[in-house]
Amino acid sequence: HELTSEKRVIQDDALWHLVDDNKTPDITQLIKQYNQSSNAISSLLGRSGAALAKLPITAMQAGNWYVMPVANFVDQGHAYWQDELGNIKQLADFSQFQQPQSVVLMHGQAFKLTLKKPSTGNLWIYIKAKHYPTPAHIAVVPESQFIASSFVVNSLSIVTITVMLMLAIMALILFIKTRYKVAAFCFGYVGLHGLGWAMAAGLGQIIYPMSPVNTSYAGMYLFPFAIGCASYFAYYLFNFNRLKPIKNRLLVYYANIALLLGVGMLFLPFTWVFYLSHLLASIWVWVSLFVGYKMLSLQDFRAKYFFTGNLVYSLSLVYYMLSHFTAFDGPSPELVVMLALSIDCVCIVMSLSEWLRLKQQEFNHVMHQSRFDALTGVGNRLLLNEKLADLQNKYLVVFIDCDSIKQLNDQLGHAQGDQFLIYVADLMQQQLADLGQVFRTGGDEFIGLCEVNQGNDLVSLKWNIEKRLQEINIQVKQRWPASGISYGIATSEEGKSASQCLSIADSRMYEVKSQHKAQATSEV
Ligand SMILES: Nc1nc2c(ncn2[C@@H]2O[C@H](COP(=O)(O)OP(=O)(O)OP(=O)(O)O)[C@@H](O)[C@H]2O)c(=O)[nH]1
Repeated sequence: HELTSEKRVIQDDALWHLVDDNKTPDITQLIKQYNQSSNAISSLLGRSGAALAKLPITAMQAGNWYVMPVANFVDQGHAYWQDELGNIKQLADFSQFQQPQSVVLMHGQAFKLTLKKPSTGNLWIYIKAKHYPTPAHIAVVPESQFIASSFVVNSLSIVTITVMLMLAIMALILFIKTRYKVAAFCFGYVGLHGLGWAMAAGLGQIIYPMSPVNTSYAGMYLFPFAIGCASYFAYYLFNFNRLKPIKNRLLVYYANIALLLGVGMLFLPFTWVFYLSHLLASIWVWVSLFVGYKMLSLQDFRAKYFFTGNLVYSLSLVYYMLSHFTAFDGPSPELVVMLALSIDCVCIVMSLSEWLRLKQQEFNHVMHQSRFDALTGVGNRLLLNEKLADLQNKYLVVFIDCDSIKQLNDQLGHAQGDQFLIYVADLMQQQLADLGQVFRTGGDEFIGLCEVNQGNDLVSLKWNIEKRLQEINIQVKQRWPASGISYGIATSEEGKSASQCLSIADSRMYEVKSQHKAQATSEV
């Protein structure tokens, strides 16, 4: 392999010799043993264990290159240089438990190859892993290219992981504040994916190089729990928990299977873990797209985010699988999936915010329904009680009862009686708008509540209100001459409490009503 100023990728076909990995290897011995051997296996893909590769290298000029054994998971990695004379010296130890030689995320463990003069020799690479999920190829990159590409890969990895973890923290805060399960599962969905990818990308090794276990495997173990949370999240997002039919529990069954498998996987060999996690993910892709599509067709407003996010993620998985089966040689498949996943996480948190918006709307609706009268739109007794409890200044209350509505109902019909009540309520709201508020407390009973403010005192307020009530009475009588309103006013200075004021106003209203009745009888 001639090293030039171009990147060189040495495919894993017929590159690796599987070697005995039971004991700590003496690699110099291994190198001597395999120096003449030509029985390399076709590929490391899907295997596990230790393997040795011999790369005959020629460099026409001196230079610095970075060698990247791309194998996704590496427990042990050693590189040796054998010069033309057959002398062997160790070049690098890029094992998982070593301080990384260079910070490259996304399984990009790399070491530097410095050739001080034009050289020919053999580069020997020994790797050991629990599973090789990709064709374990070796890339040799000139230093300048390596620096540029590791800057891009590291930056994108850090940004996407940060986005996912920040979104997870947002969801956690929402859960702490609201106690809604959907927010808790959103936290699990986004957070476990973010954490899993951070580990898979090698961040665990960089942050905690002394870890007794290889943290890059951790992502695969976290994955089933992330899928379990995702499935529960969809279940609560679309409020399937409120619907009865059994099929709506499918998401719960899937979530529980994923969570159980997650626990079971802790006791399985890593190859199993790898395949089971990918199986769960493949099924989840279809489940999520199906649920998203179904909800979209039902015009559920949350579905557009859920569906879009999962579609982007699914497409990235197709890209990932195509590049893994080497049918299509796309660059950085893991990075593409991680970028897509961070977009998915943004969409997921947006669908959560839509869910919370709906909850807020429902809450506002219930609040309104419980405090406002459906017929007239004015406040009801519950709202009146709340306002009475909140009073700070002097105030007055007006007790209003409509006259002869029974008769109006009997003669003109109930609908006309309703119109009458609506008309009276509207008039009172208009007339008292700048002074206070009106409440419907019974069939044809209303209460007005006016608080003294900087612009008026109790006397002027009472005078003002009386004038306006008379005006209301005149206007009502213009449309329904046999009806009208009777009212009584009481101020906070007349009673010790609001209820005492109300009963004073009530009895004053009855006096007025009696007069109205007497007047009506004499007119007859
Ligand atoms: N159309 C209509 N009538 C109602 C409504 N709520 C209560 N009423 C009627 O209002 C009347 C209230 O009773 P009263 O206060 O004794 O009736 P009234 O004819 O106004 O008698 P006075 O108050 O003594 O003048 C009842 O006949 C109820 O049917 C309503 O929402 N719509």
